[in-house]
Amino acid sequence: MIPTLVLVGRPNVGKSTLFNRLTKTRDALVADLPGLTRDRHYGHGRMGNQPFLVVDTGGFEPTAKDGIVHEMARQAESAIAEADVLLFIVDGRAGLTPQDQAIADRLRKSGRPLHLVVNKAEGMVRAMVAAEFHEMGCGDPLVISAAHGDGVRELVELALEPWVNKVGADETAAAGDDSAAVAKVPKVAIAGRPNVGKSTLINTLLGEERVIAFDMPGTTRDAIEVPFEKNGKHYTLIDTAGLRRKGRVFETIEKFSVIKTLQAVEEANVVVLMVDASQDISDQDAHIAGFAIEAGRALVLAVNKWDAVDDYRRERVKVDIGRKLNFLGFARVHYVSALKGQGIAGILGSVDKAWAAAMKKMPTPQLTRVLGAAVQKQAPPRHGLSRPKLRYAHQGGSNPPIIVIHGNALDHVPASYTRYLEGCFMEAFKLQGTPLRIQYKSSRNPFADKD
Ligand SMILES: Nc1nc2c(ncn2[C@@H]2O[C@H](COP(=O)(O)OP(=O)(O)OP(=O)(O)O)[C@@H](O)[C@H]2O)c(=O)[nH]1
Ligand SMILES: Nc1nc2c(ncn2[C@@H]2O[C@H](COP(=O)(O)OP(=O)(O)OP(=O)(O)O)[C@@H](O)[C@H]2O)c(=O)[nH]1
Repeated sequence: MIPTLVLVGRPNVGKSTLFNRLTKTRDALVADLPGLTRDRHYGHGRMGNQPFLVVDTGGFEPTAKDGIVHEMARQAESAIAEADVLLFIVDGRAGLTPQDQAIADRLRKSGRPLHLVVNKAEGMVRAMVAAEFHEMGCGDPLVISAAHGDGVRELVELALEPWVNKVGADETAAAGDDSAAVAKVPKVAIAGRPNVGKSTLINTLLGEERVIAFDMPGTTRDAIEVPFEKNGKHYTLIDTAGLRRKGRVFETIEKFSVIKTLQAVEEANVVVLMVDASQDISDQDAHIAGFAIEAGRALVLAVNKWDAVDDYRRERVKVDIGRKLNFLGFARVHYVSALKGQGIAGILGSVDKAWAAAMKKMPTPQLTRVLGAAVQKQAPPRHGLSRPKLRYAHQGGSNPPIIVIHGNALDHVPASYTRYLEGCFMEAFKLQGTPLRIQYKSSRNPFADKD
């Protein structure tokens, strides 16, 4: 399961600055999609081949009793409880405050692995800064500057140490899997905000079907995988909230958890994003969708409770989706009723197609041909005196498909042109259902691109 780093600290210590730094590398992979707004509190990070989640709890006031601050504290509490690693940020310039001490006590009680991070320490003597904060009893302080990036890499390495050896093993397994990829059983996550009908869909999917094996969730910290079979095809359902079998039906044993949802999305090959037709599309729907795209997951959109809405509402929902989730243009949409079992076969059909698209093999000659045709139809715009030269393309990965384009002066290809190319590749290779990543690799020779 993907590790989650949770940033905690009083207001103004630099949590957002650190959050941005930790999530920046991953963001850079996603061509900026119109309409996609990022959640400022939940993000992806990556160190080498190890992905991780970062959660910024905002200003944490453990003593607040009511109001918005209390609500934030409540959310922070649940993030703390679910953290794999807590990063407790303090301000090296302000020095130790009583509020820091109160937070430290609270964090130690959680029993989660904890690292004390002293921020804003650029230009300061590390040993001296560390000495002051040692007395907090949170172990050796890590001295960093989030604004300048000093010590951030070491911080992440230390925080992720328990996962790093495991990564090596996972990676070999993943590389080995690749050849038999399409035969592999897809992992499917059903994601969506509270009350959209996820449990109902799971029950409709699993209820009467043969569940091949089902482990009772002993430790809820690990992803629970439920293998099932439908119409002779095998799938593995990644649970987002801790499923428990109660008689013939499944029920979720935990309330909605953003972190569990995001972990399941990361773990899955295909995400079924569920929204509620009786409600307008919300920021939270858009954030979950955006997160799935950043993770590169294949995606199917299920608009649920279609039975409960009239024609007027149906039209309105379609317009709303087109407007607020327009960056999901690559995904197939199904209007369904999880409760009545209507449209469910369609969802699985699209899961199959999205998975096949996500694992598509694209040979270099074909890719290069499609690239050539695309450039011939519309050349990339000039940048200053040079025009980017796109020479050939090869496939750099699957789920999501990564297309690596080689050439010269590729640093200045605009995002709009990248989206144009994405469209060309999508169409040529029939990649509907999966996002696509394009990466550019410029040749080093500065004279090669004169034209
Ligand atoms: N000198 C210095 N300033 C920093 C550093 N990191 C953050 N800051 C500054 O500290 C201030 C607060 O940073 P934020 O990242 O907004 O802090 P925060 O903890 O997210 O604050 P809240 O959103 O109020 O919880 C900003 O003015 C930052 O520019 C650093 O490494 N060095
Ligand atoms: N009319 C109608 N109601 C539905 C449908 N699917 C689910 N519901 C109802 O919506 C409510 C929420 O359904 P759940 O399946 O519990 O939703 P959930 O997304 O699992 O909710 P959380 O566990 O809170 O995340 C229940 O009252 C369901 O009966 C549907 O297709 N049509």
